[in-house]
Formats: sequence, structure tokens, C-alpha cells
Amino acid sequence: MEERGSPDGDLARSLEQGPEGPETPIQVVLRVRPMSAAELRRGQQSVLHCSGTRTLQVSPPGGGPEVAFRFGAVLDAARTQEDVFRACGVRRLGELALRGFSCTVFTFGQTGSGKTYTLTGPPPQGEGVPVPPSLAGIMQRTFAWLLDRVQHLGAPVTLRASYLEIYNEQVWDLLSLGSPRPLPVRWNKTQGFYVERLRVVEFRSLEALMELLQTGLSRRRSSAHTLNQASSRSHALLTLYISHQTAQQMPPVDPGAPPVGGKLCFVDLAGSEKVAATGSRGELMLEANSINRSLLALGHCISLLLDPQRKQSHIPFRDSKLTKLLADSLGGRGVTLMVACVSPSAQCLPETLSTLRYASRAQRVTTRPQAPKSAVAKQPQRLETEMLQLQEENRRLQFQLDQMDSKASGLSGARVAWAQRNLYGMLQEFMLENERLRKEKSQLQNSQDLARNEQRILAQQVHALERRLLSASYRHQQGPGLTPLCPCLMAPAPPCHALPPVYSCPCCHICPLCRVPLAQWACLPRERHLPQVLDPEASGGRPPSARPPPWAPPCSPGSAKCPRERSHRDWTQTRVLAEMLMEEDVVPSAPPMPVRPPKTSPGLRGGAGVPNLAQRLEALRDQIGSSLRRGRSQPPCSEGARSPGQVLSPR
Ligand SMILES: Nc1ncnc2c1ncn2[C@@H]1O[C@H](COP(=O)(O)OP(=O)(O)OP(=O)(O)O)[C@@H](O)[C@H]1O
Repeated sequence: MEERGSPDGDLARSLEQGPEGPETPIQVVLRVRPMSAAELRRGQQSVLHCSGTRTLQVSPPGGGPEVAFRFGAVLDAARTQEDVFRACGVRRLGELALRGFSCTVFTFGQTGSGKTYTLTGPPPQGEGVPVPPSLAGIMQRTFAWLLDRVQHLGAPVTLRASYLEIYNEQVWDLLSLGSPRPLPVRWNKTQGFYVERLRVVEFRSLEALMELLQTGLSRRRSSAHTLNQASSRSHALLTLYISHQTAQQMPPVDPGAPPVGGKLCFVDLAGSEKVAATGSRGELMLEANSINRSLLALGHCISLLLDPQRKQSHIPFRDSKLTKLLADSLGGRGVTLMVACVSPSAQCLPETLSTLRYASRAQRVTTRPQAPKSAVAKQPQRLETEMLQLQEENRRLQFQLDQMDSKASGLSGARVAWAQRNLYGMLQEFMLENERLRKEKSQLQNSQDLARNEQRILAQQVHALERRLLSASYRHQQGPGLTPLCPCLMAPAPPCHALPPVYSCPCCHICPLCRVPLAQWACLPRERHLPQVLDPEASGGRPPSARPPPWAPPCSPGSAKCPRERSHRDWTQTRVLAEMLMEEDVVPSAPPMPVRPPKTSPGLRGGAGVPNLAQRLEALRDQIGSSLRRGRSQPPCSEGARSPGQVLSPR
């Protein structure tokens, strides 16, 4: 039935728009079977009328108000099996299953409404008698389409099938090789609910699949009751597993777990029935109760799935085996098509209305279809994710290591190497510089020692010359009527005890030089006076230390050695002394010291005082020379008094 605006086109477009990602509602197709021969015999009326392709109107007998139901597609009794197959858009579901989606087609309705007929056609007329192709149901048509589709894919596809029934709330394998045993229903995170140890049979041809179907149908429990001569007493689930890997490429499957990949599941539910209406007794009644309880659980889950808030919380899929195995199809990641089957007979109106309400609610249930990835497909992705994580961790650790190095040395690796090389060179340079400075320091130390020694010698010579000069100058100026000059006025006043006590005779009680009372003088013993200039004539053969200096004053007044009486002789000695000093050549032998600030104290410290002493020595020489020149030209006693400043520069 390829007509414009047909349900097939709507469903196809809905499925083609992509079920992955957004919420996808359960697709519902309503099929009204023809009146059965028994119903016609009883003269029952049809209360169902199709209005268009998607609306069903219910006209209660006796003139009650009509009720309209709208579904994805409404197929009246005139529709053939091929029409139903096309209208349901099962081929689209097959395509989605080939892409890895989990798709489900299930029929729902009261007993005798045509569920099994819709899925698998009329019951077999005899053992080994196949269903005529024109009466083949959705399943056979899908099988044929799928096998043809796979053959033209051009890629290896593995097809397998399982077939089970839920009878009296127990799962039975319809394809088991041995004696059938009830199978447990398990759950894991990746696969959800599944039947453990369910036989999954690989098939490569349509004939093989049809044989599996016939095997299952022949094993499925059915009985006769008032409304159906071949009533199914169990829910039957046939599942096709579609995988794009060969058996060798497929990862090992957990023991008892179904294979992963795309799935296409056909569920033929047992029909709800009123025991009173079917006349079931005994075992039939038990089967009916079990069927009704499981259908009630299914309806309850569907009702809860309609509530968005409840959908996020708990849905009691565990209430029955049926709801467990349909959990993914109803509220999970699957794509689901529901074919609601009804009888047009007025006698079945209450059950028909119940089915219509049931189906109306179901088509408002949404799923979030998602193609499960196979383990093979997951593995490269997992490895790639791990590799990215390890790379990220490696970068993070490398960054932390660089930071630690930088903190430790403040330098990166290249800079550290550069710094090590340069630090080694700098260390060598510092060692050489240190050695050079050590040598220079040693030389300077030696020079300093030499300078100090020479300074000391010069200082001694200068002091000796100054005293001799003062003594000679004083004696030279001790003429008649002349007042002796105080050496304090000629030179920095030396301590009185250091002055040569030449004329500090105790009898005068006044220092002849500075006229200070002698009581303030502390004249030293004659032996501790400054070194004496040798005078062979006056020494009398005594050692120098024992001999008095030539200018030594008499120790008592009136002595023959009084300075007044010995002035000429002493002057002669002074002149000899001065001539001797003029012949001396005292030159500092120390190297020049670092330049000091010009206002540095001229004190005799280190080599700095050496030039000063040398200058003073030179000045003394000049002064002595001048005195000698004057002495040669004038007799000492007639020589006029001179200012001390004209003789010696004050120092
Ligand atoms: N569209 C149809 N055209 C012709 N005959 C049909 C149609 N639908 C159902 N029938 C017939 O009606 C009877 C009951 O059908 P069927 O067994 O499929 O019902 P059911 O819903 O599966 O019942 P149950 O739940 O008891 O198994 C069968 O004899 C079947 O051949």
C-alpha cells in the first residue's frame, strides 16, 4: 500500500529523521483484523471504523457517543500482510538495526485479535507445511528483506538469532538443543537485562532463519479456548543480532551474554483475556492469570514512563520477566514499534477499548535511541582516550619538573649549562686574580715594612739633627747681650724632657731656652739623651754611651765646661757635625705608596711619612748649610740675632 499520505511514509520520515539523540516516541500502528467466521455466525456487528489512514472511530452499539483514536497508522481489515509490513516501516527499523540500534517490534492486543497472524501469519496448517508467502507476517518479510539487504551491503555481516518464550513467568529457550530448561534473566551495565545461556544461532540464509522460526513456533505453547483455537499461552521474543564483524574479529562474549551490535527483536505477546469470556479452566486459567499479570506490569511501566518526573526515577521493570526484557525497548536506548491488534466485533468492545487506550498511552512514551558500540569499536577509542590522558599527564609532569628546576636554580636547563660553563670560567679567573692579589699584597707588605724601617731611621736622624741644630744655633746665638732663643718658637715644641738639657742648669732655675722654671722640667739623665756625634778628641777613649755629648752643659755652675766658656769649641763641633750631615744621602728606599688625600695627617705612619721626613731632613741640611755659611763668614760671638723662623721652617 504505497499511497500518498500513507502511514508508511510518516513512519519512514519519522525514523529517517534520526532517532539518535532526541527523544523518540514509540511508534504505534493499529491493525483491525477482519471479522472471524465465528463472529459473523453470531451476527455480531463491527463497532470500528477507520477515518482516514490514522484515525479509528469507535461506534458503541446502541447509539452511544463515538470515540476516536489517532495513531501513526490505522490499518483496517482489508489490508493485506504486505500492506501491514510496509505501513509499519519495519524496513526502516531493519536499517537502524544494521547501524547498531536496538529495535523492537511488538504486537499487543486481546487474545484472538490477530497478533500472531500479523507477525508470523496464520498458524501452520500441518507439520512441515509452510505459510503461503502472501500470508507471511512481518517477521518473514523482514527476514527476507534483511537477508537481501545484507547480501548487497558488500561488507561482512554476521547474523544470529535467538528465540525464547515467557511462559508462566519463566523464560524458555525455543531453540535449545537439549531438553528445555527455564533460564535466568540477568542484568549488567553495558547490556541491561538479558537471558543467560540463551542459545544464539548464527544463520547465513533466509531458509536457515525460517527454519529457526518454525522450530520456535512449533515449540511455543498454545492452546485452544473459546476465542482462539490456537491461542498463544506465552510471550515470544525472537531476536536477530546483527554484527559487522566476522566471528573471528568479534571479541569474546561474556559467558551466557548475548552478542553486542544491532538488534531487531520481534515480540509476540500473549493476549489479554477475560477468563470468563474465554472459559478457561485449570491450567488455561493459570496461564491467563500469568499473562494478565505480566501485561498489567507492562501497562504500569508504560503509564509511569509517560510521567517525565517518574521516568527519571524508578520504573518497575523488574516486576516481571516481560518488562525486564522490554525495558530497553520502552524506556531506554531502543527504537520501538508497537502494533496494536483489535477485533472489530462489538462483543470484544471492552477489551478493544482497553487496547486502544493502552496503545494511546504507549505512543506517548519516548526513548533516547543510541547505537551501542561494540567492544572492538570501543577498544581503539578507549586506548586513544588513555593515550590522550597519558600525554596530558606527561605534559603536566614535565611542566611541574621545569618549574621545580627553575625554582631551584632560577634557570632553565639550557641556562644551567651555560651558567655552569661560565661559572667555571669565572672561578678560574677569580683564582688567578686572587693569586695575583696575594703576590701584590706580599710585595706591598714588604714595601711597607721597608718604608717603616726607613721612616724610623729617618725619624731618628731628623730628631738628632734637629736637636743638634738647635743646640748649635743656641750656642751660636749666645753672644753678649743676646737673649737665648727658645726652641719652642722655632719648631713644634717638643716635650721638655725630650729636649737636650744642654743649658738647663739647675743653678739658674730657669730654662735658658723657654725661660720656664726648671721645676717644670724633668731633665733626663745624660746617658739617655739622643745619640751623640762622635768627637774623638773629647771622648777620651770612653764608649759613646758613656761619653757626654759635645754640647752637654756643665753639671754645675762655675765649671770649666760651662757653655759660655766652651762656645767656640762647641760651635766647631756643630760645624763638623753639620758638614757630616750634609754629606749624608738619605733617600727612602721603599716604593711609592698609594696616593693619599692631600689633607692627610703628616704623622709618621707607614711609608706616608717618609717623604715628609725626607723633606724635613732636606730642610735641616739646608738650614745647617746656611748656618755653616754664616759661620764661615762671621765669628759666632759677633753674629747678630736672627729670627728662628728665618733659620728653620716650623714643622
Ligand atoms: N488479518 C487477519 N486476516 C485473516 N485472519 C486473521 C487475521 N488476523 C487474525 N486472523 C485469524 O484470527 C485468529 C486469531 O488470530 P491470532 O492467533 O493471531 O490471534 P492472537 O492475537 O495471536 O491470539 P492469542 O493472543 O490468543 O494468541 C487466527 O485464526 C487467525 O488466522
